[in-house]
Amino acid sequence: MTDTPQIDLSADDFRCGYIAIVGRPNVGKSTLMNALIGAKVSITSRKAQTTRHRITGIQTKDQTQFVYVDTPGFQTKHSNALNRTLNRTVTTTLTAVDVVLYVIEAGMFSQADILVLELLPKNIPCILVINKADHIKDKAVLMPFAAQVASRFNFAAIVPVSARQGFQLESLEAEVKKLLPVNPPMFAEDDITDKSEKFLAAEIVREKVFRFVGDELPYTSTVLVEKFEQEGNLRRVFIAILVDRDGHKAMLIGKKGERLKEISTQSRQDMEKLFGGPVYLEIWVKIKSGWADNEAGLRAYGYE
Ligand SMILES: Nc1nc2c(ncn2[C@@H]2O[C@H](COP(=O)(O)OP(=O)(O)OP(=O)(O)O)[C@@H](O)[C@H]2O)c(=O)[nH]1
Repeated sequence: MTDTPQIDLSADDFRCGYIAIVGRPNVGKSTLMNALIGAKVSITSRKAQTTRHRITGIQTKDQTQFVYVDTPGFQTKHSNALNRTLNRTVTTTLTAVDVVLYVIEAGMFSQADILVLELLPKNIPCILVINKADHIKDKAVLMPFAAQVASRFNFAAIVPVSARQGFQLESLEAEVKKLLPVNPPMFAEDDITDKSEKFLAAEIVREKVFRFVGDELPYTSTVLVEKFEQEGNLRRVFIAILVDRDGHKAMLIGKKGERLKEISTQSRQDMEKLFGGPVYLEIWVKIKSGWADNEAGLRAYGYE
């Protein structure tokens, strides 16, 4: 058997595809994704945003590119929010991926898990991932538990793992790999990953800005990290959103500053999750009229 560490991106048998990680809150989805992609935690780059998915992580190894994507709707903390509209979003997202990882907690199968299970697509391979297997001392009890859950859905594979301890993650990856289509890689190995935290901070804010005011705000607006400091585990991030006009500024700030507050809060929460520590975030909206046409101005902002 040949097992070269070198990745040949042009190999004929290269596999690449989208993977969604779904499950009720608290089953360990984020922990699992972080464990699967290792240190290469990453979010979308400008290029990746042009795809129909929000990419949360990419791992390129073993002649395979695993592209993990977000599934809005499943992220909700409240199961009652899984209403019909939301279900439609979920269903659409899930039919556009190649593999779904349905995550549950070892020894626990609740109504909330069933709600998510009912949304699983029938025409796409779904893997039953039984996380937190480290909680179960007697692994023999996992078998009947797995069988009970598997009787409700036709899973392509069943893999008990411990995201926290890194137990059986290779087995899970091997199962995923088998189900991914033979495709050349969509992204260069380091296209999305290995970005600096400063870059990622700007990407997070950019994403929130577009989520909240996407269609209304012209593309000329931009997000700049003016200062990024780290002191121990704490990051202090100072960001300026540059817009062309007063009207755009008002749009971003919203009534009584509500919109900007929401953008800030959500951005900070995402950064804390991504960087694994507390974040102090300040966002200012500034008018820099004509900045995009002004070469000297661009240089000052590092856009050489
Ligand atoms: N013992 C154990 N705990 C785990 C494991 N994986 C995750 N956890 C813990 O479970 C809790 C929830 O993990 P998250 O990764 O935040 O879960 P999530 O599904 O992303 O949660 P939401 O963001 O609320 O949907 C955290 O306290 C984790 O440390 C595991 O394999 N074993």
